[in-house]
Amino acid sequence: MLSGCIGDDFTGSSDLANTLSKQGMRVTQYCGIPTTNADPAVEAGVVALKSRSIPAADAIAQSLAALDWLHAQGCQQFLFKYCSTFDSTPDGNIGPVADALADSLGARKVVVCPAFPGAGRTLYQGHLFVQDRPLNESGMEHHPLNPMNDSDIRRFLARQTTSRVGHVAFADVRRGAAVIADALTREDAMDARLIVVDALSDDDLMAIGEALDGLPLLTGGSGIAMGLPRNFRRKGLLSGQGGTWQGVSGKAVVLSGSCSAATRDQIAQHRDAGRPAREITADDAVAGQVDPAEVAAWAIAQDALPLIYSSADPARVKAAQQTHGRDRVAAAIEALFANIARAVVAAGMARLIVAGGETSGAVVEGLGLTALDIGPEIAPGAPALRASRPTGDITLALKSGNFGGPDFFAEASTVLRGA
Ligand SMILES: Nc1ncnc2c1ncn2[C@@H]1O[C@H](COP(=O)(O)OP(=O)(O)OP(=O)(O)O)[C@@H](O)[C@H]1O
Ligand SMILES: O=C(O)[C@@H](O)C(=O)CO
Repeated sequence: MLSGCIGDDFTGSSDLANTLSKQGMRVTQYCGIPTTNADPAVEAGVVALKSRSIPAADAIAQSLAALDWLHAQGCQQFLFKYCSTFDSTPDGNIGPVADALADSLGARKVVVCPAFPGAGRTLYQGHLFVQDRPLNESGMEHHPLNPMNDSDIRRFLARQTTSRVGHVAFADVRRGAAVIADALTREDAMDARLIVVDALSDDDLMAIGEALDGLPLLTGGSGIAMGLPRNFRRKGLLSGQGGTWQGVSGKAVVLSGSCSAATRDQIAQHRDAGRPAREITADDAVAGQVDPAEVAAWAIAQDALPLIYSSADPARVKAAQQTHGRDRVAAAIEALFANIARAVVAAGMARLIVAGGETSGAVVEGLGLTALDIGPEIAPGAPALRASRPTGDITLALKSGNFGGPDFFAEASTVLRGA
């Protein structure tokens, strides 16, 4: 294994796995920290954690344990993947985890670059944009778990870290890999360890990737990985053999706990197309009034693609959180989706489309999946996945909240079936 990656949620990890796979690496996504060694054919291993919204001390402990395992697999370079909208709170977890990984590796010049231009996330003068809006006006200010109220990533990160935060601005980035490498050395000489790097396009990310060749640790969204496979290829370290992903033909279901704007549009499109949809309210989830087996029976009885969702608009989310408490309602809904996932698979569903990072983590953990093979891309940042199971393989799409076009659910259902 050459590239050792730690993702702070499950959808983000599949986004990163997709990028590395498209750039020609043989990738496996691990669900949590594996207890056995990796297949020696794997060139990039992505350990998916559910550490984005947990206490910082727990996120650090899990990330360091993942780092140990990746180290033991022989990795030469390590990548900490977080969200392209920098989802975190002033207490963490991005800064504390990046600091802990850097301490453990003795790493300096640690790049911080959430940019993902393919999904509309760009970083300019240290400020993060989603399409044409600054992060704090993009809808992310309403996120149920980590409302993002500051687009200045340098300022926001400085609240999470004891390290000095540096910056390589676009004026340097546009001049290519050698200038970027010099700028990182300049920031390092000024004692900045975490260095925010601007990026507006895939070309910028390729140049940044080239400048990062040989550095032990980098952090960012999936975009920061774009230029890395080329560094390994230049040294003749890649086999050039792709994976062996195949679709499955069983029935499909959509599970959505994501309250992001793109997911709510996808739900509206699904309903407008007259496809079956079943809403689970926060009140019913908290009261334990939903029977997963009954919901699964409803889903399996549908002819068209069924959708089971708790997704709600910001006003309803806020009301539910005020009534029940934010963590309690999230925990109840995630536990319910884990149980529904078990019930739908037991009922014979073989293709699962899951919307939302926390929701995906709950579903994958609920199903006890340990590793996922990476298949074709469904939409930018969202690949098809396949999990081996003794009782029959399943295919999955783990969609980040704000990814995918309006008809993502139907498109994913087709791709998961394969050729
Ligand atoms: N109706 C609701 N009321 C309150 N909270 C909800 C409701 N529905 C879902 N949630 C919670 O909101 C959170 C949504 O997070 P999740 O990561 O699944 O989606 P997302 O933030 O859109 O996705 P991503 O992190 O990939 O961008 C989950 O913890 C979920 O349990
Ligand atoms: O980077 C992103 O936007 C996604 O991969 C993600 O992490 C959303 O949960």
